[in-house]
Amino acid sequence: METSLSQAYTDTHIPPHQIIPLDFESVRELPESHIWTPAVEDRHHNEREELLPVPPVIDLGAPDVTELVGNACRRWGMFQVTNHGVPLGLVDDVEAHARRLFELPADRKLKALRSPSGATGYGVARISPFFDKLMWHEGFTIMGSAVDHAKQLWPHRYEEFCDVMDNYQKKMKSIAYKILLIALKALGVDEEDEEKISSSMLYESNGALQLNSYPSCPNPRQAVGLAPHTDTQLLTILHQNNTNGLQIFQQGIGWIPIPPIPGALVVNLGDLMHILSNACFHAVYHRVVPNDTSHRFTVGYFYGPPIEAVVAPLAKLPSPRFRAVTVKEYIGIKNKHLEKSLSLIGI
Ligand SMILES: C=C1C[C@]23C[C@H]1CC[C@H]2[C@@]12CCC[C@@](C)(C(=O)O1)[C@H]2[C@@H]3C(=O)O
Ligand SMILES: O=C(O)CCC(=O)C(=O)O
Ligand SMILES: [Fe+2]
Repeated sequence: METSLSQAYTDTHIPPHQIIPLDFESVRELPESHIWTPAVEDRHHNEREELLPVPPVIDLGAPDVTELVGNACRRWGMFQVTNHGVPLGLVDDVEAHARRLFELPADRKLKALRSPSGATGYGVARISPFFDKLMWHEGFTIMGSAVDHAKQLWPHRYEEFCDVMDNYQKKMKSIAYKILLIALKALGVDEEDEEKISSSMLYESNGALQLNSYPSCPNPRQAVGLAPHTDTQLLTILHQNNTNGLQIFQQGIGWIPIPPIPGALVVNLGDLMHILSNACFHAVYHRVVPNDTSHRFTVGYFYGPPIEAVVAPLAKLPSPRFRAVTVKEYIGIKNKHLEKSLSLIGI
């Protein structure tokens, strides 16, 4: 299980110089490589921000949780959850270890650089090659155990990091599964259907953990933290430290900030959920904008079926809009075509 998701990425080869993030500590101004022009409009909030509609915050223990989750998935493709059962101490530990990693000097972090055909380790975001300019961001990707890269960073003290990441992934996997079952129920999947789907893909899962760092930025209006994208897997569970930056795009409204709420986790739907739900639910288009005062850290858990599993619109939903794909095949399409991927498998 550990390596299987990373195997879906071995076909793309990215030269090492395109994987190395900027040494943010060493710069006082935006380098040309990081200036996005024209500066993206409407990125910092307009005065009408209080009037903007926002995705709901859902108490996972609420009696009408299925309806609440279903509505949020149809309307937004995103919501925040409270009462999720993940101990806050564990979330704090993960954040502290992410901070400790990114605060290492650049030459130490490069010891754990992602390899050209690899998926895990330190580096720029996977989607970077699709954009001319670089992002104000550095990431660290874990699939299964983090031990190999952690040893490169801390040859003598890697165990605590690995234990915390393992525990967090276990917790994330179980709440992601719970949320998936609620979402399926909201789609009208009953227990019998569930057995059919689950035998093929849903009880077995695959996950990845992504630590993200967005240092404070000398000229945030001309920089991009993480370029707009949808996530690929079924769903993502995101912890954000107390620093703003995440925004989602809504047709007819524009970019809407998703403020961090202490103790809450952000859930967003990815492309595979869009396919499975036959576009009843939406993969949410989102981005991160930097700021000039504080350092944003986030931890994302990406949850999906094993890479050999076939994903197709649920049989009970009328007129399928997508052809069936294996997870591996879809990741391959996305690695080549990014945003066009969903339309490429449309029927
Ligand atoms: C399991 C995943 C999900 C990945 C790829 C792989 C590990 C890292 C994830 C991210 C994290 C940052 C945004 C994104 C778009 C990226 O560039 O890397 C994500 C991507 C995806 O959702 O496709
Ligand atoms: O850091 C964030 O707020 C968003 C991260 C994200 O979109 C991702 O890791 O896919
Ligand atoms: Fe994302």
